[in-house]
Amino acid sequence: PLPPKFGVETPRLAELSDLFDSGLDQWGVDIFLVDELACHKPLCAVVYAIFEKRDFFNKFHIHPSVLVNYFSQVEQHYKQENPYHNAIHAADVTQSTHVLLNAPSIANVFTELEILASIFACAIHDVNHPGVTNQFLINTAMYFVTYPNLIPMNVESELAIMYNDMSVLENHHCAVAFKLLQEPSSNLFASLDDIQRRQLRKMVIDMVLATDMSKHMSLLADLKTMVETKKVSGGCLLKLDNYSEKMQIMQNMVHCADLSNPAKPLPLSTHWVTRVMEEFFNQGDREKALGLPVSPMCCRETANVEKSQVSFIDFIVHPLWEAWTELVHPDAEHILNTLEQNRDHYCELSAAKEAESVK
Ligand SMILES: COc1ccc(-c2ccn(C[C@@H](O)CN3CCOCC3)n2)cc1OC1CCCC1
Ligand SMILES: [Zn+2]
Repeated sequence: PLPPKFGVETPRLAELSDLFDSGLDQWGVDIFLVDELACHKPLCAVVYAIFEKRDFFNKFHIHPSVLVNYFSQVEQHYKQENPYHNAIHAADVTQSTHVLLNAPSIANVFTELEILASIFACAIHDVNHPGVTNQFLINTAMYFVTYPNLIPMNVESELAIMYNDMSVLENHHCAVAFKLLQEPSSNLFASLDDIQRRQLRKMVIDMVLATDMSKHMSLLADLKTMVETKKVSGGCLLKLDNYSEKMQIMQNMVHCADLSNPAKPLPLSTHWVTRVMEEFFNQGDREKALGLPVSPMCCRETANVEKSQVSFIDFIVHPLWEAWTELVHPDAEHILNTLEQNRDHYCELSAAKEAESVK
C-alpha cells in the first residue's frame, strides 16, 4: 500500500502539490509555507517530492513507504523547539541543493548515486541538533570535571566527550542518521549493492563533516583553486575524474546551501535571521547562567543583528557564493545578485540604527 502523498497526512494536499509543481525547482520557494501545508513535516514532504521528481523510487528501487518510515524518524529527531536548527532548515538546505544540482553547467557531472548521496546528506545534515554551537558543547564538557556535584544538566555536553571536541555536532548528526537506517522498516538503501552502499556512506560522511564551519576557509580555498584551474582548462568541468575533486564540489555545494539564507529573497532571509538570532540568544542566556563567557553575537542585550549579518555576508557568505557563481557561471548570477541586494539592505538598516542611536 502506498503512503499518503509526500508522506504527510494533510488536508491541504492540493495546495502542497501545486506549490511543489511551481516551486520545487525554484530558488526561493517559501519553505515556511511548505512547513504549514505539510502539517509541520516539511522534511518528509520535500524529500518525497525530490525523490519523485528525480525518479529515485525507481532508479534505486525504494518503496515510498520505506522513505516515509525513515524520514519520519529523521524528522522526529530534529528538535522542533530549536528556532533555527530544526526540520525546516533541513528541508530548506535539501531543496536548495536540489536546485543547485540542476545548474546546466554541472549537468552530467554527477552520477545518480552522487546526487542521491547529496540529497540524503542535506536532509540529515543537522539531525538532532541541540541548538547550541560546537564551542558551547566543548566549553560545557569540562563543566562536570570542574563541578562534579552538578546533576548532568544536559546530555549534550556528553557529545564533546564522545567526539573529543572534533566536529562534535557534525559527527553526531551522521551517527544518528545512520543509526536510524538500521531500523528494518527504514532500510532505504536495501536495494543498493554493497559497493554502492559503502560509497554512499563515505560520500555522506564527507559532506556532513564538511558543514562544520571551522572547515569553511579550507573548503573555500579548494573551491577557488578549482575555479582557477577550470578557467585554465577552457571552462569545462568534465575533467573531474578523481573522487577528491568531485567531493570538493559536492562539499562546497552543500555548504553553499547551508549558508544560503542571506542569498534568498529578502522576506525569507530576514525570517531566518530572526530564528538564528533567537537560537544564539538562547545559547547566550545559558552561557550567562553557567557563568561562561558569552559567545560572539549571542548576547541578547548587546548584539547588533544587522551589523553581524553584514559581516557574516562580507567575510563568509559572499566569498563562498562568489566562488560558486564563478564555478557554475552563468547559472548562479541571480543568486549572487540577491545576496548583494540583501547585504545592502542590512547595511542600510544598520546605518539607520546607528543614526538613530546617536540622536
Ligand atoms: C541568517 O544568518 C545566519 C544563518 C546561519 C548561521 C549559522 C548556522 C550555523 N552557524 C555556525 C554557528 O553555529 C557557529 N558560529 C561560530 C562563530 O561564532 C558564532 C557561531 N552559523 C549564522 C547566521 O548569521 C549569524 C548570526 C548573525 C551573523 C552570523
Ligand atoms: Zn545546517
